[in-house]
Amino acid sequence: MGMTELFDDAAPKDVPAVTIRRPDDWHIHLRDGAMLRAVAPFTAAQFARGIIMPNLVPPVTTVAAAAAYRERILAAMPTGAGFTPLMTCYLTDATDPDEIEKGFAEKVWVAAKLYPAGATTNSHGGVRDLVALAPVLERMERIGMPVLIHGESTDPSVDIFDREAVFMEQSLLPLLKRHEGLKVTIEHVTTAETVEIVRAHAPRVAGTVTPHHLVLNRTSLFQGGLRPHYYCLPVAKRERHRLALRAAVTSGDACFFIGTDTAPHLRNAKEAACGCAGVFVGATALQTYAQVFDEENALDRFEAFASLNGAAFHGLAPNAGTITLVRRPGRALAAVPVEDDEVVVFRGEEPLPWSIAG
Ligand SMILES: NC(=O)N[C@@H](CC(=O)O)C(=O)O
Ligand SMILES: [Zn+2]
Ligand SMILES: [Zn+2]
Repeated sequence: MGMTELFDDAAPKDVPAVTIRRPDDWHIHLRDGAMLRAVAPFTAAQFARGIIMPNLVPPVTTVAAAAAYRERILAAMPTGAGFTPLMTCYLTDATDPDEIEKGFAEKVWVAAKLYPAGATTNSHGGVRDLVALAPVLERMERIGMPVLIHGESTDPSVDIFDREAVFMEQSLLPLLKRHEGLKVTIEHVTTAETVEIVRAHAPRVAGTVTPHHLVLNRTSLFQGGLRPHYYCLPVAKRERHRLALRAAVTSGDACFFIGTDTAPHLRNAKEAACGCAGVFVGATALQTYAQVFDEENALDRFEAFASLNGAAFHGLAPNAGTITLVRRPGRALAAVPVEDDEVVVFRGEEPLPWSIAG
């Protein structure tokens, strides 16, 4: 896999290791252009398939745009990467149900992404009126196409740490009631209450959990000073929520699976007076997840979360081939150069207890 430098190649043979089917990442931002070319190899080194987010500028709203973006992604992958990008459509107030169905039937996209307008990075073109989206969601329900939701309230008067909870109560639960057969992924779950909502509506509802939300809480954002590289949306919550997320992913429950939300931004845009939201976890995701499962004594459940549950939810077979992670200290890299700037790697400066073997 080559992306992690091992400190000690002569580690004893009995070093703890876990071998799993090649995993999938159900939530990836690969961006475009120079950024795409810079970050794509990291995702391909960790994952066999992945759902590609459509929040480009302009967003991916048509079958033609998604097909063209898929080609640019494949062209940016290293030779022999064997990575399959699974595309998505960005929903807006103007989305045509026929276009949705066409892209799904032609196997250009596998799901649609619902950003409440203004909730996060490049979401201003998203959906303003969830009730008015009914014809689109009804069509998706009929054809078995999942909707992937960034679940945060966009009401500026709602406290930022409550935006997920408010969205779930005011928007998500009524939506689930209006569309009783619709498949829904609640992406980047950050609260204990959302974990329970996912469970209560499984198996047609699933939840993804990022590596960073398993190791950071809201205090981490201010540890010794302001940490712009830990800032993402939804923002990390209190410690009790982090512990609930760790319990959820290691429970073995089929409704939870990987969605790293790897979201690269240039250092200049992160370390700014108004720094943008998103953490680049593409190079250290599996190492971080493996560490969490090890710390929770749940390595036997790692494969379900990483490689089986998401595929089953999306009606796909698990990948062929395996990947092995070892409890051997390693280090990723501090940053990835992109033109005259760089992207800071999550945990890139730290020694990581787990490494990808290879
Ligand atoms: N997670 C983030 O903080 N940012 C993501 C968008 C998103 O997934 O909300 C991005 O595109 O940068
Ligand atoms: Zn999001
Ligand atoms: Zn995202």
